[in-house]
Amino acid sequence: MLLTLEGLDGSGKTTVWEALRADRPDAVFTREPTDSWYGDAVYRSIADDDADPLAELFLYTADHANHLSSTIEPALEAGELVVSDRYCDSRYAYQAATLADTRIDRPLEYVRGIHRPFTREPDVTVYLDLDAETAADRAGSTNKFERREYLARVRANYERLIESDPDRFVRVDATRPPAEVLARVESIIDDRT
Ligand SMILES: Nc1ncnc2c1ncn2[C@@H]1O[C@H](COP(=O)(O)OP(=O)(O)OP(=O)(O)O)[C@@H](O)[C@H]1O
Ligand SMILES: Cc1cn([C@H]2C[C@H](O)[C@@H](COP(=O)(O)O)O2)c(=O)[nH]c1=O
Repeated sequence: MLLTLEGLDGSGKTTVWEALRADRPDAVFTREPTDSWYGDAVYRSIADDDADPLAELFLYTADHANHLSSTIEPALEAGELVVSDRYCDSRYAYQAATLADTRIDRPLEYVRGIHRPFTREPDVTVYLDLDAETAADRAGSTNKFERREYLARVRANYERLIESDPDRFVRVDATRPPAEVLARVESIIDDRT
């Protein structure tokens, strides 16, 4: 089973992912951007305030393609529970926001369309729901994505994704204390495995 953790920067994904990893030694824990050289290229782009948004989309997508073939698909074929901190929905929500002011029409549909022929959809996606202001405060605004106005647009894109696929997404209130958020995610996994 493939479970993904999604949400704005600062919503608590990594906090949950690390706690789950400590509790479930048999599962496979992975993340995007990955720690491969493709992921290194993505992080170079994140650090560049002037990066071309279309080029950046394809860097993230290359990292995802390699993540699928090197980690996700082999683990799923071996019957493992796979937990990924960010996955394709991050691209749909974030890159649709960065592409909004370009010549690309309907960027969310465009980014989804690029993935459709090759990606493997998650079985369940936990969405850690947090307002953009709290998210930017928690994340510390250390990169170009962690700004309140941008995160508000990303959040609106996540809402569109949830609306289009309500059976896959499970919304968790990320304003609750960390132990409560973790307990909720644990119960979602227990219900589905
Ligand atoms: N439920 C929570 N309530 C309050 N603070 C939290 C909660 N969960 C995490 N935090 C704090 O918020 C900050 C960001 O958490 P974390 O790194 O887990 O978020 P993230 O979603 O992985 O962010 P990013 O996408 O930027 O990596 C950390 O300081 C963390 O301790
Ligand atoms: C996978 C992915 C990530 N991003 C953005 C979101 C964050 O601001 C950074 C790095 O992610 P992290 O979880 O904070 O380490 O990259 C993105 O815009 N698109 C994506 O597909």
